[in-house]
Amino acid sequence: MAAGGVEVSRSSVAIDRTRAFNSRQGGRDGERHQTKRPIEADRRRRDGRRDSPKGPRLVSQRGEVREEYGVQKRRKCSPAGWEGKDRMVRAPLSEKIIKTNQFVDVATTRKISSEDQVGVLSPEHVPSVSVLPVEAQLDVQHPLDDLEEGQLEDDRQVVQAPNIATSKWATGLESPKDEEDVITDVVRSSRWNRSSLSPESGELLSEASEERRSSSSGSGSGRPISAREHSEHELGSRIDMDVGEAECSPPDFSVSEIDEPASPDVGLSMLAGSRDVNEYQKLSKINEGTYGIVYKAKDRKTDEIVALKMIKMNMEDEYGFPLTSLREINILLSCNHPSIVNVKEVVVGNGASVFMVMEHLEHDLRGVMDRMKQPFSTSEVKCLMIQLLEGVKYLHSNWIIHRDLKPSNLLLNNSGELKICDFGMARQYGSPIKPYTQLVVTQWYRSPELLLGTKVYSTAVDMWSIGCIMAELLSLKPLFRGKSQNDIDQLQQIFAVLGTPSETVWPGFTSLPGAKAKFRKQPYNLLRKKFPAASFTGAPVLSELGFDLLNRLLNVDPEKRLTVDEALSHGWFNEVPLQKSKEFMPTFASKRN
Ligand SMILES: Nc1ncnc2c1ncn2[C@@H]1O[C@H](COP(=O)(O)OP(=O)(O)OP(=O)(O)O)[C@@H](O)[C@H]1O
Repeated sequence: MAAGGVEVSRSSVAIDRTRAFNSRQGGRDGERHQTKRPIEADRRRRDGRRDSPKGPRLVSQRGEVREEYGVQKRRKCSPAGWEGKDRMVRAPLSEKIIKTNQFVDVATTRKISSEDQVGVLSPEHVPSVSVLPVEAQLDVQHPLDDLEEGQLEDDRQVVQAPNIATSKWATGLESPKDEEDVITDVVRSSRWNRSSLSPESGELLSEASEERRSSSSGSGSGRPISAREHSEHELGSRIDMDVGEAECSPPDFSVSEIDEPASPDVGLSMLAGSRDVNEYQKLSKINEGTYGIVYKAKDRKTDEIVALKMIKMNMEDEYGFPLTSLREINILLSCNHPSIVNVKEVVVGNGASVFMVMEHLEHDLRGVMDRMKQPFSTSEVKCLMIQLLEGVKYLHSNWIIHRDLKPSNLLLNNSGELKICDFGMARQYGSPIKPYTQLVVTQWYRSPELLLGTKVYSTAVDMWSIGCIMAELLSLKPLFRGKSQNDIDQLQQIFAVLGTPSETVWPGFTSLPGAKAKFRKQPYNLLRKKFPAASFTGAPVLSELGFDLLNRLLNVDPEKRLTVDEALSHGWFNEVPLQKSKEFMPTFASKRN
């Protein structure tokens, strides 16, 4: 959309949205379902596109829907300043918005009262930055205002968003080298005692570094896959993630017991003040991923059971400390939502090892689904989906794209609570403004636009993954199981079910780099066959509304794909059977100790 296409109405939507967010923060019952449409949705409406079916939100007899997600827990250090006062009203950037003068539209059309103050803030507003009075801020011109459409195509024309320029990390970045210098400064000067975290530390990772990390395990087509994922792909069947869990219960959580890396130069000053890992007693190894080894442990003082993720140091990296981990820690320490895993603190080991201390959940959805004989019931799927969507809503509202949503990154406890983990690929979007790496999202959950090599993408990539997860919750099987590291095969699998897109179905499709491949023509959407309304074949049964939600989440065109707000207000969640209350969710025997 041309820059001139956004105007007062968008501003008011942003402000309304702000109010809705603030109301939710206040925790009034049911308000999460009355959220104003996000900007993107508003744009769609004005474009005459069909909205998701809506209806009055019913409240479960068991009161689940009334849960106050807005109630804030103890506030942690928040570099994003999400609850900040006296700040500029801004709306999240979307793939479209980054080409426009969104900020100015919002900022200049209305002066805000304290009532209007934002719950959703741009990541550039870090607490450490002295904040201008609101009126002064409203006059600030966003550098993107002068950015023409198409400029983003050029990697060299990266425009630094104002946060970098105005933050305490500001050094007048001009080149990738400068960015790397800043990373060093950030790593060296930051502390993880929750006093001075900054999202920029993660953001400043140059694209080159990011790509390097993303492809570090040799995956040319996606996020580096872990040994487990690799096996899943290779063997064509999933391996229960708990299988590899090691029995180990030594009395001490001495880092020498674990495969601790030699001391890299990671600028350890950032850890000054952090507690020692020996405050925790190691109980068992839960899992090993690409970026860390996760242990179950016990707080020696409180007996609380926690999960410790040991950050794998990257010895090939100039800084030793993986910046994906820095990003993960920063984002997770900033997040505060019941559907996002809670990071309590960061502790250090004897050498240079660093551990993230998280709340412990007994399972992840991958492990659970691998052990289930029967799929989740409709009301159970609704319970899980709503929790997932609420968590993602929180992220997207706070400018964060997770970029790796999949069942193994969704933790589940025996109280029916679902929590999103693994923020190694997450990033706050909008800063710096430039095309993001395409090497994100594990292949089976990766959206068509990513698979086709789009350079600019947004929150819709998470929504696609959510569609894949919903299908999997209903059937226990991954919906699109492309061959390992084969984007074309993954796309073929998608198109075989949803139909091969055309320029009519997905405007812009043919200009994507990967669209030149010869895909088998499949003119129909066959998704309904996989999820019929009534089944004699054992296929998962899905009502008309349920199918509508799934089909819209899996829209190949990211512009038409449901936003998280649209998904949350979809009529399926109001239809009987209503979502099951968490306390009635099934429990699962733990394979972990
Ligand atoms: N807080 C937690 N409580 C219990 N188990 C956890 C917790 N966090 C992570 N896990 C387990 O450890 C696994 C790996 O964690 P995580 O995804 O954070 O590591 P990773 O190295 O980033 O993995 P990946 O290779 O998927 O990127 C998860 O799939 C989950 O099974």
